[in-house]
Amino acid sequence: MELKSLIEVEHISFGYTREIVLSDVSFAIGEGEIVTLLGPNGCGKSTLIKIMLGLLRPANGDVFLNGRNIGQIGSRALARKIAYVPQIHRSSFPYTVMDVVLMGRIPYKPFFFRYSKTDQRIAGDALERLSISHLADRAYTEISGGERQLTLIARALAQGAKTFIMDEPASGLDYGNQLRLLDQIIKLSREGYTFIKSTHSPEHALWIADRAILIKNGAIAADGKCDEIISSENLFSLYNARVNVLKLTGSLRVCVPQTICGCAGFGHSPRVLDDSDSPLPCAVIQGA
Ligand SMILES: Nc1ncnc2c1ncn2[C@@H]1O[C@H](COP(=O)(O)OP(=O)(O)OP(=O)(O)O)[C@@H](O)[C@H]1O
Repeated sequence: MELKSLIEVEHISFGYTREIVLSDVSFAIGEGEIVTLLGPNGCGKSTLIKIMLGLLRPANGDVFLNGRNIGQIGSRALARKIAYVPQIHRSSFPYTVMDVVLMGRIPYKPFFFRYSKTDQRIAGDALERLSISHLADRAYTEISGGERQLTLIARALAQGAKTFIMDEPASGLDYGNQLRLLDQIIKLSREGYTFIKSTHSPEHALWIADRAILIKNGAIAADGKCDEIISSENLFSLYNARVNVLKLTGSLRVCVPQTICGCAGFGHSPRVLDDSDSPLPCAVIQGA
């Protein structure tokens, strides 16, 4: 089924200086999609995200939200449509976690305002959804990087926008919180939310995303279904790392390095496990 285009990125080129960072980048995102941007450090993911949010102006090209050029949408109106979870966020003022989450309600407020009971309830629900209600009264400057990341995701939820653009949202989260975040993304996507997120974990894309856009040297190297384009060849081309993409029973895929420190990795020769493989309790491997 053809998805209705929500965001269209058309022929974007950009450079901070004369050096080109993004070159003729085009794609469209459908409503309800989970799209992952993958690519090596410095390839231009954050820059592309900032252009999609209207925070940077491209040298060439345009970004459209529901057919309207985002340059013509006011920041408050845009914030009701798109929530941004940045890669790193510091605050020098010791707002409480609850204050930071309540800031998500500002796009709905007049110039002078007080938060209403409804705002408090929405912010409280967002904290609860991310399992961080216990942090509500803590100073944002005095919680861990991972807790700050969860707070920003709660703020994005409180913002009420149905599209999330997230720059490496799992970075800094412990393993359990990474999995809970992926779980939340899936649940929200089933409720009609759209996600565009960058990550350095191809597995996170394989586990939850519908689609991946691979970026190399500021240009799109591949764009398609994760199962089809997150392959050994493409990962080698992106990261110069030899990795096998293995399919476990069911549809789950995992990435396994071919070698670690010169030792042959498990993924070197995919095969069906037998009893002698007991240290690897991970079911039947079918080969990618
Ligand atoms: N404010 C800036 N001024 C000048 N150059 C910048 C600026 N921000 C980023 N760059 C450069 O633009 C290029 C793309 O950076 P960007 O942050 O978009 O990459 P990225 O793919 O998000 O990287 P990472 O995965 O490491 O976060 C890099 O070469 C970077 O050094």
